[in-house]
Order: sequence, then structure tokens, then C-alpha cells
Amino acid sequence: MTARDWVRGGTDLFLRQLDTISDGDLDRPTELPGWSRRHVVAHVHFNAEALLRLVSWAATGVEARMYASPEQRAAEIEEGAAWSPGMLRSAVSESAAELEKAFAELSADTWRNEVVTAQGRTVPASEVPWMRAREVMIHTVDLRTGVSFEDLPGDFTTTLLADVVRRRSAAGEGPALAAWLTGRSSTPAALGPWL
Ligand SMILES: O=C(O)/C=C/C(=O)CC(=O)C(=O)O
Repeated sequence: MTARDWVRGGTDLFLRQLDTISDGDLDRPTELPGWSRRHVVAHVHFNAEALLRLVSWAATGVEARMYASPEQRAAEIEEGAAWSPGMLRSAVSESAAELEKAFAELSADTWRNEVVTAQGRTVPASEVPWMRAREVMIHTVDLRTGVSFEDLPGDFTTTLLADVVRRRSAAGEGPALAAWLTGRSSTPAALGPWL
């Protein structure tokens, strides 16, 4: 499967799980400390808008950052989390459809154009679908509706693991992770935040 397939599958999974949650239960906690389901849905919506800006940057050459700052990102998630359930549900569904349309319209050459992620990485636009796949898949698990990592496509999880290990190694967490993953340490590595 390609990253675009994972985006489609992960978006479908996320929206279907969201449909199983009553309006009242949107206030329940998630796997993310301090975030209710409302926060997760608002974040998945604003993430689509942020990635739409990267696609636009790749297509036009006009710089468009994902977020103005970490503070602006956090503030819009808080704002979105306070929207009515109907507004939250339609926003996350509509922005996902817009992103899918933008991916479909990007020409073959344009995928090679470079953009800068919210973490300051310069990447070809072709990495944007992977960034979105990661968000929709993992945040589905975060919703706590019963979907676990076991339910995600195996090739997605394998790619995710490689991504996580690469980033954590770059952040100095490689040795502790390697000791644990090779069974040389029975203590799970103490890890810092991821993304
Ligand atoms: O992969 C990166 O360099 C950046 C990832 C993110 O910024 C995570 C998001 O996509 C987001 O916070 O919206």
C-alpha cells in the first residue's frame, strides 16, 4: 500500500469511529494527556488545513507554513475543541476531503518540490501523505473507541516503527531503545514526547 492508500483508509477509519461517538461522549478523555475527543477531532481538522498549506506551497512556490507558531497551533485546537459537535464533525470531514482532492490534483513534478514541516524539516511534498497517514491512523487509536494498533494495516505499522526509531535515534534515544528492542533490557526505554 502507498501512503495515499493509508490516508484514505485511515481517514475512513477515523470518521467511522467518530460516527460511533455520541455528542455527549466527545467530552471524554483520550490517550493524549489533557486532550478530550474534541481536541483530537479539532487537531485532525487543523492538521488537514496545515497540510493543505504545504500542498499549496509545493504547487505554487509561495511559502505557506503549517502553523504560524506552536502557540497558534495550540490556540486553534483549543478554539476548535469548543465548537458545537455538528461543526466539529463537518469540519473534520470536509477538510479531509479537501486534502484528498488537493493530493489528486498535484502534478507528478510538483510532488518533488520542497516544503518545511512544523518541526522545521525540509522535505519533498511527497512526504505530506505519510504525515497525514500517521495523524489519521494514530489519532483513531487515541479516540478510545476500541481501535488499537493491532487493527491498523501491518505495512503501515512497520513504516511507522521505522519512522519513530529514526526520529528517536536522532534525538539521542537510540541506545536505550536498541537495548530494549533487542531484549537486552527488560525495562522499556524512558522516552520523551514524539511529535
Ligand atoms: O513530521 C514533521 O516534521 C512534523 C509533524 C507535525 O507537525 C505533526 C503534525 O502534522 C501536526 O502537528 O499537525
